[in-house]
Amino acid sequence: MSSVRVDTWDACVDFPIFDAKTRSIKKSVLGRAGGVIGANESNVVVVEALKQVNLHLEHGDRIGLVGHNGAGKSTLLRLLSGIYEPTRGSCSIRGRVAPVFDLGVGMDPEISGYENIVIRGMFLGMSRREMLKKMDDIAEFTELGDYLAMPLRTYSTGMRVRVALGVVTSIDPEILILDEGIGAVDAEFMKKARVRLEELVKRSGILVFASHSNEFLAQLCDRALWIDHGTIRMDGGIEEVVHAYEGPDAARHVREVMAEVKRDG
Ligand SMILES: Nc1ncnc2c1ncn2[C@@H]1O[C@H](COP(=O)(O)OP(=O)(O)OP(=O)(O)O)[C@@H](O)[C@H]1O
Repeated sequence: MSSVRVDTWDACVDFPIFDAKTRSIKKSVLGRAGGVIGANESNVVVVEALKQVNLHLEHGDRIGLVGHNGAGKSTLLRLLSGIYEPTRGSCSIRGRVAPVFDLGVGMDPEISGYENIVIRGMFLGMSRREMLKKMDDIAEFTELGDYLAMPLRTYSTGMRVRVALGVVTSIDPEILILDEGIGAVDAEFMKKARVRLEELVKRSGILVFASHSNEFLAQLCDRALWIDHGTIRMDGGIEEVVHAYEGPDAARHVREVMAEVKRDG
């Protein structure tokens, strides 16, 4: 387990935009939202989503990402998952990664909940046999009963999220990469899911989590990165980073949530 690591060295991710209206983009633009728009050496318009990111994560790191819309958080998660290769610089990932971006990915509406549980688990790197072993536990967690034998297309959105959360929280990743989008279930179920999510985070070696919810960040992470126009603007404790990014009220809220988490053990 101790060899689990993620490193990036001066990693950049550019998205070339071949159909952009070049004439209306005169020079590099730094807007309030989104990454820097520039041009590459072939004069093609590019969005510089990440610029020279140096990040070194090891076993036990629980990192939350904060930052404005289009700052580069999702792009960084995809880089750390090995989904994107850096355009320049390098990235090395040692350990089994479970990227959890869109809870619906890997689900088939025409097959049953049971079958979807197996498929979704395999999508996250588990074997069929491992998933069958976990089936009773996942089925009980979802509280969907006989619905699990019905095709997924007969489920409501919240029922689908229950299936997806059941699978995600039953796997054993070494590196867990979470994007938000896990908030679509009713409050009662979310309470239950949160406990399993916390257990999952404890079992995994490294967690990287992007969220606009400071409450969630404070519950799951102990360090934060402020991503700003594709760069790491600040790296520190959650309270300190949220204070710099959002101000004293948000930081106080983080402190309260962290105290609560500590109290509840
Ligand atoms: N597939 C893509 N093609 C072109 N540009 C992209 C692509 N994905 C992201 N971008 C651009 O990269 C920049 C960073 O986007 P990213 O999705 O990483 O931001 P984010 O911090 O996750 O934002 P949000 O909080 O709004 O989800 C943005 O300017 C976005 O327009």
